[in-house]
Amino acid sequence: MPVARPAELSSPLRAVDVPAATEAAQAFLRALGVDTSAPGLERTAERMAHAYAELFRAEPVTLTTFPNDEGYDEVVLARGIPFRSVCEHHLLPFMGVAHVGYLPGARIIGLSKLARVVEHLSARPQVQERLTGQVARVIDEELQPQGVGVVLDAEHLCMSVRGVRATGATTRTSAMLGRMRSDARTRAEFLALTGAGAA
Ligand SMILES: Nc1nc2c(ncn2[C@@H]2O[C@H](COP(=O)(O)OP(=O)(O)OP(=O)(O)O)[C@@H](O)[C@H]2O)c(=O)[nH]1
Ligand SMILES: [Zn+2]
Repeated sequence: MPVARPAELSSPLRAVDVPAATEAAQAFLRALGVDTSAPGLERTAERMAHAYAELFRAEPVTLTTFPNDEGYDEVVLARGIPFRSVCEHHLLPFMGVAHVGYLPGARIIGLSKLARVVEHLSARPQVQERLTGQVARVIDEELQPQGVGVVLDAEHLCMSVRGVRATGATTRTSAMLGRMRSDARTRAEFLALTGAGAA
């Protein structure tokens, strides 16, 4: 039976207007003192518009699930999923890896879908904490497993190339739902499998 799609899988962004974004980027660059007619920069504003449009382009995702016929009752973990998103404060990228796991109930999910959820929810202005929670909630709603665990480890360019310039510093966030949250053994097993260490 089809399950209602979680609201979070609908992108909050409106359609991209590339000409308007290009014009705005042109004005933005000029205001920053950049000569946009200099050789090599004539098309920079347009490239900026396309680059951000690409960062915000969310591919539709359908979370295919299958009956758990084997009765598999251990943690399933997709580890080291590379992702990139954009911080909503500075519109600079943050990127790293996601570890997404669940403890199956009646159904299992196509493994690629765990990475697709991360990719989909990354394609909007984000903060890492919200992205982490959204990934966990979408999988929980769609699959209704016994538990979900998500760990994100990311470098924020707004923190490494500007501002405090803490180059190499990474931020780790986690979201645990169901038995991954309430059952210490399951939680510890999940964290051990991710390599994120004990809780
Ligand atoms: N919690 C959280 N903070 C973030 C994330 N991405 C960026 N930030 C932070 O958002 C904060 C915005 O702080 P502000 O003081 O308004 O901005 P700012 O003057 O540019 O701050 P600095 O980066 O310290 O120079 C900064 O501390 C960023 O490091 C995120 O995903 N989660
Ligand atoms: Zn930022």
